[in-house]
Amino acid sequence: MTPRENVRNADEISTVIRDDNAMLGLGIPERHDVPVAESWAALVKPGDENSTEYGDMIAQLRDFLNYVTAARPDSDTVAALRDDLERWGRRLAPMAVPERDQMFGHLRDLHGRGQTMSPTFVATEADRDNVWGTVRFGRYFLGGNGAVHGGAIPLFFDEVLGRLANSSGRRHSRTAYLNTDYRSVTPVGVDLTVHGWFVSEEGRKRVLRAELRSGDVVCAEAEGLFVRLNPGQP
Ligand SMILES: CCCCCCCCCCCCCC(=O)SCCNC(=O)CCNC(=O)[C@H](O)C(C)(C)COP(=O)(O)OP(=O)(O)OC[C@H]1O[C@@H](n2cnc3c(N)ncnc32)[C@H](O)[C@@H]1OP(=O)(O)O
Repeated sequence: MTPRENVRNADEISTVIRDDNAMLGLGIPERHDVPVAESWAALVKPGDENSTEYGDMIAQLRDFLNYVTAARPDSDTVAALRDDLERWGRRLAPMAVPERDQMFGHLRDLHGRGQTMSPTFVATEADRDNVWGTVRFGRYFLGGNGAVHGGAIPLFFDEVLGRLANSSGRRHSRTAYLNTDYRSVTPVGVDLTVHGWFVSEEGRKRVLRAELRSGDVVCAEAEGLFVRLNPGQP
C-alpha cells in the first residue's frame, strides 16, 4: 500500500500534499522577511528602483520553474503555456538594457540578488571573514533520485564565496578555481545550512572555503581561490 492509499481524511490528505510539496521544493515562499546580516548588508546598494516588486516577481518565477519541472502537463496546457511565454518574450524584448542597468542578479539588497540561476541564499549572520545562512534547492535543481544536480552545487558555492570574497570593502576579485567535494547526497526541498569563510588572504590571492549541511550531515564542501583584479582587468 502506498502512503497515499493509506490516507483516510482531508486533513491527512492535505498533510501528505504539503509534505510532498516540501519534498519537491514546491510552493516555498521566498524569504524576503529575514533581514540581511549586518556586515553582509554593507554590500547592499540601497534604493534599487522597484527592487521589492522585482524580487516578488523573481520569487514567482522560482516557484514557476519548480512547477514546470514537477508537472507532466497535457498537450493543451503545454500549448497555452508556450503561447503565454512567447507573448511575454515579445513584451520584454524591447525593454532590454545594457548589462550595468539590468535588474536580474543586480539587486544586492535582496536575498538571492533577484536572480533564478542559483537558489536563494539567505545570509543570516556575517562578519568580515565569515557568512552563515540557509538555502533550499527547489525541484528545478533536481539531478535525480531526490538529489540536487551536481552542477548546481558549485554554482551555489561560487555565489556565496564570490560575494564573501568581495565583501567588507575588498577590491573586486574573480574565481580562479573552485573545487567541490560531494560528501553525501544534497536533498531537494530541504532547508540546508551554509557556512563560508576566509582561509587566507595574501597579496591578490584569497582562499575561501564553504560547507553545506543537512542537519549534522555534511553534503558538500568547496574551496575557492579568488584573485583580486588589477585595475582595468575585466
Ligand atoms: C552589480 C551587482 C553585481 C553583484 C555581484 C555580487 C556577487 C556575485 C557572486 C558571484 C561571483 C562569481 C565570481 C565568478 O564566478 S568570476 C567568473 C569565473 N572566473 C573567471 O572568469 C576568471 C577567469 N580567469 C581570469 O580572469 C584570470 O585567470 C585571473 C584573474 C583569475 C588571474 O589572472 P591574472 O593574470 O590576473 O593573475 P595571475 O595569473 O598572475 O595569477 C595571480 C596569482 O594567482 C595564482 N593563480 C591563478 N589562477 C590559479 C589557479 N587556477 N590555481 C592556482 N593558482 C592560481 C597565480 O599562480 C598567481 O600566484 P602567484 O604566482 O602570484 O603566487
